[in-house]
Amino acid sequence: MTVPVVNGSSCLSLYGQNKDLLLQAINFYTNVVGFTKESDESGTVYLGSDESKVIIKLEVSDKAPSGSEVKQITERLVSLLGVNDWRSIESCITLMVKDLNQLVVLLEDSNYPVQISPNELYPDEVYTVDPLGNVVGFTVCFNPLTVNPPVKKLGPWKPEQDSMSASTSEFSKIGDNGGTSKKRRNIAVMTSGGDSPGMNAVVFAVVRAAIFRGSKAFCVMEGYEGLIRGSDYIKEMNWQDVRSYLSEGGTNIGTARCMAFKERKGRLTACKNLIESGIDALIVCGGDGSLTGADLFRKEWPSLIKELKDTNAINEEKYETYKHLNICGVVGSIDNDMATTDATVGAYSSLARICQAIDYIDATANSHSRAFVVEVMGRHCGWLALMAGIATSADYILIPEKPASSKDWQKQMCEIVQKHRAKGKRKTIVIVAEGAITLDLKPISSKDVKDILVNKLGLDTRVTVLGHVQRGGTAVAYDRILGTLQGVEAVKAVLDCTPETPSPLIAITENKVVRKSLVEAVEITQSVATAIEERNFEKAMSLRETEFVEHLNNFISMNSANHNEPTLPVEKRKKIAIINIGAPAGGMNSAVYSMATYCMSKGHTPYAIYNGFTGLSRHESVRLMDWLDIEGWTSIGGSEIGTNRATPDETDIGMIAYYFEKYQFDGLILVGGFEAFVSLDQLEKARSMYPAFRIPMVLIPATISNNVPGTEYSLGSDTCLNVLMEYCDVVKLSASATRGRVFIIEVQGGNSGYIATFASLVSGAQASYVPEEGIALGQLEMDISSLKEAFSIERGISKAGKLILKSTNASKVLTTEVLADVVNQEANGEFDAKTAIPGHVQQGGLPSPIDRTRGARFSIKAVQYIEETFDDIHPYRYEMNFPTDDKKVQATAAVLGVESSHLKFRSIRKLYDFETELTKRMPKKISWNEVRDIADQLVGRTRLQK
Ligand SMILES: Nc1ncnc2c1ncn2[C@@H]1O[C@H](COP(=O)(O)OP(=O)(O)OP(=O)(O)O)[C@@H](O)[C@H]1O
Ligand SMILES: O=P(O)(O)OC[C@H]1O[C@](O)(CO)[C@@H](O)[C@@H]1O
Ligand SMILES: [Mg+2]
Repeated sequence: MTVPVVNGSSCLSLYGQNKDLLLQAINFYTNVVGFTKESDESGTVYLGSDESKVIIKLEVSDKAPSGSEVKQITERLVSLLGVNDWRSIESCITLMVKDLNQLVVLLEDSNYPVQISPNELYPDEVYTVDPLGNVVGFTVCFNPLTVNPPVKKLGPWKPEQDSMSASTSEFSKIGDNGGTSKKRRNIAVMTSGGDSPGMNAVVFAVVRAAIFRGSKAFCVMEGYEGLIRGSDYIKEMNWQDVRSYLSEGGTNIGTARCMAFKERKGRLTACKNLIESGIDALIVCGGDGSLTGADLFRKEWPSLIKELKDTNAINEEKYETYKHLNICGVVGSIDNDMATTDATVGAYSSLARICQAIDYIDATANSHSRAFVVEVMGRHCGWLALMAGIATSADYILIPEKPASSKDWQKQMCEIVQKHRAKGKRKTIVIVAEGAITLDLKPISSKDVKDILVNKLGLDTRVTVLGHVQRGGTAVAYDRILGTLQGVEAVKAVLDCTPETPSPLIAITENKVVRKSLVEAVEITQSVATAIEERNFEKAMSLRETEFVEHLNNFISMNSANHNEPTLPVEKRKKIAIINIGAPAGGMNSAVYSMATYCMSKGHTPYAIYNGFTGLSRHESVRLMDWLDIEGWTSIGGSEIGTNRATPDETDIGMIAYYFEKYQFDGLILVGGFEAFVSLDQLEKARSMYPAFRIPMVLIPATISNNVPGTEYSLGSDTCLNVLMEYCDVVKLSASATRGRVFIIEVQGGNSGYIATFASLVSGAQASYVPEEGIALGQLEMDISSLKEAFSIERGISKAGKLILKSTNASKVLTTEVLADVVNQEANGEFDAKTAIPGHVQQGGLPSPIDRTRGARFSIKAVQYIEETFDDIHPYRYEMNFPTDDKKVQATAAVLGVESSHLKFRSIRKLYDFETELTKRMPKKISWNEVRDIADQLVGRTRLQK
């Protein structure tokens, strides 16, 4: 063999940073495959075969995939090659070849057991594990990760074309094992039970994640009904089929309540249809009923399939292939009644509709001084009624989980309503869950409630039954995120499943998407229903999520504020100061309202410090909080007590200490963003100087930027995300109508790309640029070339509007306008780019229900923390030697944050000193990197790694 002049594309290059691996590879390809070997003066080795004319160049090079690229490749390999643990793939080398087919033929002819797996999403790639166990990727592209999969691979879009399978047919002879292998599955998704906003996001994510991982995606239309009807009801889906799903309400693949599936006969037919369609993994998205059905189907599967074999409905081979049902549950329901998950997909969208309606009703109720009975959905569950009660500070709620005798609920409701009225409240809102019952399980209707309010209190009362309005409309940001992340996780789960793995249910705990056991979730859910039937309400409540019980207790406390005997003995009652710091954020008012009313119910005295530290140091802006004054604050945006960015050091910390001393505050709760974080640090440090600050101090993070260290979630970011998402939906609509247009949307968030990342996930943007990554020219070039390809393919046929989201601080040079100019120039008249800048609209108007209810929960936790830690610091209040290094004392100045699946109080000292990038005003670690990856994967964007 003569060593050729190497010019990248004419030969096959094997890069690797690991010399040993390369040596092993050289040995393998020379000794096993039979290539000849030559080296040049630089030590670069060339391998090749005269017959095949394939040349391999091996060099130790930095161009090898980076660590995260290797991870990406190997994760792909997990599904392609069925390697169970990607960490077992020590390294992956990528070979660039000119002609993939030629290489495949060569390797196949080598008579050695080289297993070749095509990548369905990237038909220009194949993978092998060579006999040495090395994973080797072959690609015709320079860098396998720079391929833009959907656009590049799909070819001209035609509505009826199954472009994914068309584009992979080239490799159908390699590695094709009929779709039944554990490595490449035929994954079907279905929606069942009542539709819920966000189900479309689940379907979108399942379809794209399945295709991305090299599997085929199918949809079962019309829920279990479609499973029983089979054939056309089980449809293969391609990448483009689900394009617009994210922003659409309901479920586009249909749902049903199917009686036939409750019968064994129906399930037997369903079993046969699944097998006939070649489905080997089923993801069911539905409520408690649907997942009970799924669990039953799982349990019965062995007997169903055996019956099919025994009756010759299927042959032995099929029996062997489909012996184990690979099923996974994703909870989609507005009711939020499934055990072991904090939220079901759709519940928060429904809650948003309810709160919006009650906000409207509030105005008319107040005008006429009327009472309104609002009936909300929830056949067996009071979650919607309870959360709406908190989010709108309703006077009374009736839910199935906490029934009372007819006499008791009537008496209690009248007492509370009367007390609220006596304090001057002009309106009354009572929320009744559809499934509300008395102790003896008799339904309580909204009319029953109205009659009591009219007859016993003489109130002018109206009833509003919200009905299906609650289930309609598009999904709120939370449900799009939850649906998407859970859909992706469900695909990963079914790909990971072995016959021994228990069927998973994809759940969320606090902020973390997790896999739980489907069987267990169904069992607990059923035992709640049984306990209610048996009138064992205590047991039913104990089986409920702890968060539900916490919310209920909070509602009861806030509701009895300032008109019942406070629950704490006099000596335990505290004076608690409340302050807002930083820019306004949704949920600030709800937080202040909740902590104040909770304080009142306990016997603490809540003080508001108006207008931040500036207000305090300049104007002694301390006011006692009055129940009637703050009534209704939960539903208001902005900050009623005023907020600004000044920290104690920037105003007059001595003066602040003076006023703290003067009012003898026992505790402080700050609600705000990064400036509040800095303020807390300053106050903690000043404790040695000023005894007035030797009190428990808690920060509740509230900022749309979500950049407070110690938490993955800040109040206000959900409100912001929803406003931005709605804005993006509208702009996308305009872009779609215009056809050839991309909007560059400028997003706030300081140096944090959180909002831009999540907004891009929920709006299906083509790309997002964030400060953490900047805008690399190479990335921009790739993104523009994707746009060019997409527009050239889609022009006139489809109506895909394109969005690019850019954080204001993503680049100093590439401003939003410059980006649009660059895109316009590159587009060369083929399409155009416009800018859209939502600006301060992103701070939000009405706070979202999530920010309202989380505001309430966090605030009450903060007050409780002050109660609990007061004794840890109080002994040092006037001590000469203040123990500045005492960890327990330090912990009394804390940030309340969400970390993964936990709510935690973290000491400001630790966070500020070790976990903060001060110059950037950012936490050192961000929690949402994976979301960026998912957002990109699901729109087919390839991101350059730094
Ligand atoms: N015990 C069961 N056995 C078999 N299938 C069931 C069972 N329970 C429910 N299903 C199936 O699931 C479908 C949906 O159930 P259901 O009507 O209870 O709604 P859901 O999934 O709980 O949703 P939601 O309550 O949010 O509307 C039923 O129509 C039936 O096909
Ligand atoms: O739309 P349908 O079938 O009448 O169902 C209404 C029921 O569905 C649910 O909304 C759940 O989706 C229940 O809360 C409600 O009782
Ligand atoms: Mg249900």
